Amino acid sequence: MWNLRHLVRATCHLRQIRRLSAAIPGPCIVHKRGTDILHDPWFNKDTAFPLTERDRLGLRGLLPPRVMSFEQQYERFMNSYRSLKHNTQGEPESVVSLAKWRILNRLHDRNETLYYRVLIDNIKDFAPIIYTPTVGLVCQNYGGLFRRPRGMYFSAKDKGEMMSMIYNWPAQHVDLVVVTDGSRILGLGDLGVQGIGIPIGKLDIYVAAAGINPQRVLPVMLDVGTNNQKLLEDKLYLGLRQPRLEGDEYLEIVDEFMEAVNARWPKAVVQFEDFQMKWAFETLQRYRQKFCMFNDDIQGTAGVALAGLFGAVRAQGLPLKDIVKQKIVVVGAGRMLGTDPATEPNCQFWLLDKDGLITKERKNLDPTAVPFARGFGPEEIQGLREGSSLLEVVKKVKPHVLLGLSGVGGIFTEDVLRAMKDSDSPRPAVFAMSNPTTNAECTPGDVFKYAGEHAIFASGSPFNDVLLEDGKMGFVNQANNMYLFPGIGLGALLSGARHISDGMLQAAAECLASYMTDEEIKKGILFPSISSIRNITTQVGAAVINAAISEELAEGHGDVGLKELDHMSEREIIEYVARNMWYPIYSPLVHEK
Ligand SMILES: NC(=O)c1ccc[n+]([C@@H]2O[C@H](COP(=O)([O-])OP(=O)(O)OC[C@H]3O[C@@H](n4cnc5c(N)ncnc54)[C@H](O)[C@@H]3O)[C@@H](O)[C@H]2O)c1
Ligand SMILES: O=C(O)C[C@H](O)C(=O)O
Ligand SMILES: [Mg+2]
Repeated sequence: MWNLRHLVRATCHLRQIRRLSAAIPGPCIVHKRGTDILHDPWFNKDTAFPLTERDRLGLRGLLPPRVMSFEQQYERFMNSYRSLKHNTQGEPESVVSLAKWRILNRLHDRNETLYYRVLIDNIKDFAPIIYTPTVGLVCQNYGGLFRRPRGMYFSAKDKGEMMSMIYNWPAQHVDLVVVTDGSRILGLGDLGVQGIGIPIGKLDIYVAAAGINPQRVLPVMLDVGTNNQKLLEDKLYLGLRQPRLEGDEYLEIVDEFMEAVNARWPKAVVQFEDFQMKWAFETLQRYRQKFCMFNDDIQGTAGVALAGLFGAVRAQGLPLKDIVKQKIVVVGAGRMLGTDPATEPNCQFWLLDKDGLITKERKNLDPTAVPFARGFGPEEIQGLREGSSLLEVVKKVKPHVLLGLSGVGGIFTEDVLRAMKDSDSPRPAVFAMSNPTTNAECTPGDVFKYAGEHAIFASGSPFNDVLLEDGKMGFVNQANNMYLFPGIGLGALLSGARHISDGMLQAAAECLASYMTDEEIKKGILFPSISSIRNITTQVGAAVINAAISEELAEGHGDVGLKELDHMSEREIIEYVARNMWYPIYSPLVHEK
C-alpha cells in the first residue's frame, strides 16, 4: 500500500489531465428553451450566456445585455459570501452559520455549475456549512428553512406505489442514492422527515470529492413516521404525523423502496445513512449481498476509525503489526457492535455504553457484543466489573486510544482526560467522533491541556488547531467518514461491483491509513486536510476497484467492461477514476426538440 501512495502523490499531473479535459467541454443537449432554461439550475448560466447562445435558445431580452464571464460571477458570489461576515457581526454563531447555508443553498437552487465550482475550490471553508456541523442545524430548522423540495420523499402512505413513483424522478440516469429514515440524525436523535438534509449534504460531498455528476445523484427520505413528540405536535412539521412503523411494516417499506431503485437503476450504488442502530444493522444484513449498497455509519465509520488506529500506532514509532497490542476504550458501543469482529484487527477493546463497561455478565447481552464483552479471567485487569464507569476504566486500563461514538457532548471530562495522561502510550490518542460539534465528547483545547501536549486528537466535526503553551501547534484531525464514503461509492460504481464486500471496505481503509507520511504522523496529523479530498477519493476509489476486480465482483461500468478493467495497471486504474470525475464548467448548450 505504500507504493500506491507514492505512485499517486507523484502523479499530480492527473489534476492537469482533468483540467485539460474540463477545458474543452463537450456540448450539452437541452430539450427546453427560454425561461425554462433560466429556471433549471443544471443548465442555467445566469448572466454568462453568450450572445450566440441567447439567440439559439430564445433567451434574448430575458437577461440584462452585459455578458459576464464565469470568473466574474465567481468573484461576485464570493464577495457577497464574504460580506456576510460584516452583515452578521455580533450575531450568535448559529445565526451566522445558517446565513452562510442560505446563501449557498440559494446558489445551489439557481446555478449548479457555479455552486459546485465554489464548493470544490473552497471545500475546507464550505464543508462545515453544507455538511457537519451546520447541516445538523439545518435539519433541526428544516420546517422554517424549507423553500423548495430536493430529492425524493417516500412515505409509509406510498406503500404499493413506489415502483411507479420512482419514475417521477426527472433524471434518466442515477449513479448514487443516499437514503435515510431520519431516525438518528448525527447525535441529534430522531428528526423524522427533517433528516433529508443529511442525504443532500452527503451527496454534495460526493460531487465535490468523488466527482459524481450532480445530475445523477438522488437524496431520499423514507418517512415512516417519527417518535419525536415535539415534531409530532408541531403544526408546521412536514412529515407524516404518526409514530414510526416497526417490525415487518417498517421492513416492507424499505424493501419496496430498494426494489424500486433497483428496477429503474440496477447499477446505482445505495448508501444508507443515519438509520438508528437496530435498523442500520438489520438492513445491512438484509441487502448487502443482494444490492450494491453499504451503510456509511457502520462501514465508513469503522474504516475511518481503523485508519485512525493505524495512525496512532505509527505516531508511537511502532510497526503497524503492533496494532494488536493497543488498548482501546470505546465509548458508545452502538457503532462497534455493528462491525464484524473478524474484520477488526485483534486489538484489545473495552466497550462502554450508557450502562458502563460491557462484560459477559451483562443482562440481555447483544449477541453482536459477545466477542467484545470483557470476561473476568486472570488476564483481565483487576478491579473492573460489569458497568464500571468511564473514569474507572480509563484509570485502570491506561488505554492507548480513547474513542467516543456516544453522541454525548462533554462526556470526556477533565478527570477522564487527566487519566489519559497516564496512558501506556507516549502519544495518548483521543478520538471524539460524535457529531455535530456540540455533541463532541470533548474539545481539542481540553485534550492538550489535560491529557498533555503529546496527545493526539481527532474529532468528527471540525475544530481549529490549538496553539500550545510552548508555541507549538496542537493539530486537530477530522475523523469523519467523509474521507471514505465518497471513494467507496465511486469505486463501487466505476467497477460495476455486484455488491460491496468487506475486502473492498478494508482496501479503502488501508488506502486512507497509508496516505499520510511519517513526518505528518509524527506531528500528530493522522488524517489529510480536507482540501485534498478529491485526490484522496481518487486513491480510495482506485483501491476499491482493485479489490472488486481481485474478488471477481466487478462487472464493468459504461463502455469499460470487465476485460478492460482486468487489464488495467494500478496507475491506469487511478487514471480511469480521475478521468471519470465530473468537473463543473459551462458547456455549450445545443437545443434539441
Ligand atoms: N465521525 C464520524 O464519522 C461518525 C460516524 C458515525 C456516527 N458518528 C457519531 O456517533 C454518535 C453516535 O451515533 P450512533 O448511531 O452510534 O448512536 P447510537 O444512539 O446508536 O449509539 C450511542 C451509543 O452511545 C452509548 N451511550 C449513550 N450515552 C452514554 C454515556 N453517557 N456513556 C457511555 N455511553 C453512552 C449508547 O449506549 C450507545 O451504545 C453520533 O453523534 C454520530 O454523529 C460519527
Ligand atoms: O455525517 C457526518 O458528519 C458523519 C456521520 O455520518 C454521522 O452520522 O455523524
Ligand atoms: Mg451518518
